[in-house]
Amino acid sequence: MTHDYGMTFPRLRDAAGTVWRDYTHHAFVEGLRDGNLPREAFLGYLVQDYVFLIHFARAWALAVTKSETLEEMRACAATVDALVNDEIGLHVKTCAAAGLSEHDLYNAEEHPANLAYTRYVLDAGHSGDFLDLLAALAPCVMGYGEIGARLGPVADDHPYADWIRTYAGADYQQVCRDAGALFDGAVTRRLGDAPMGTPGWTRLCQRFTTATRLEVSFWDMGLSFGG
Ligand SMILES: Cc1ncc(C[n+]2csc(CCO)c2C)c(N)n1
Repeated sequence: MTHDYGMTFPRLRDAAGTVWRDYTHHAFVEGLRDGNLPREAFLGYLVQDYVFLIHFARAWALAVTKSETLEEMRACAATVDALVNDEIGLHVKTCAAAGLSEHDLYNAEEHPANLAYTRYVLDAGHSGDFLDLLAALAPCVMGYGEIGARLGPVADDHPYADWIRTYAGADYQQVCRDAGALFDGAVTRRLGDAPMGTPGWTRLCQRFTTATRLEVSFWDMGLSFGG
């Protein structure tokens, strides 16, 4: 499947092997698709995901400081803005309808799977460079893009219509194409026109694959809230 998310992403996805499908076709995702995902699983996931987005915003802010060009800075700063001012709104709205305040969300105790994933990404950035960080961020951005494109469009009465439409929509698909272009440009700048086979490339593949495994664990965590 290709959605024009650039050249780098499909190469890393193919290098990740079966774990990519484990992530994008996880039982939690299939439950979202057919509407049979228990509501408690979805809400438990959303509460954790609220905290996840806060740490992801921190990781994109770290990418601002690791940027080497103004163009990279602008793209990463725009993502921080979108995360803290827009994306998180879906979580707040859906949880408010279930009686959870934003205070509850902000103070939710992080599940170990959540903690492992976000701190792994932050450490990829702290211990590495801009590319290490982007490789750890990419499965999140592109994976939800692929999932959204596969699950949408949906009928108004679908129980998870809001969630699916967020990621299936034209705006989010454009975010993925922009992220793909950012990633391609960053790779060319640092690893050249033939990045595959360079030592830096092997490291990117490892970062990407590990972050993808952590996405699988995040869905597992979501199902565990289903009772
Ligand atoms: C576990 C988990 N993985 C991915 C996303 C999707 N997502 C997280 S941040 C962001 C914007 C750019 O980084 C997007 C699309 C999520 N919400 N939760």
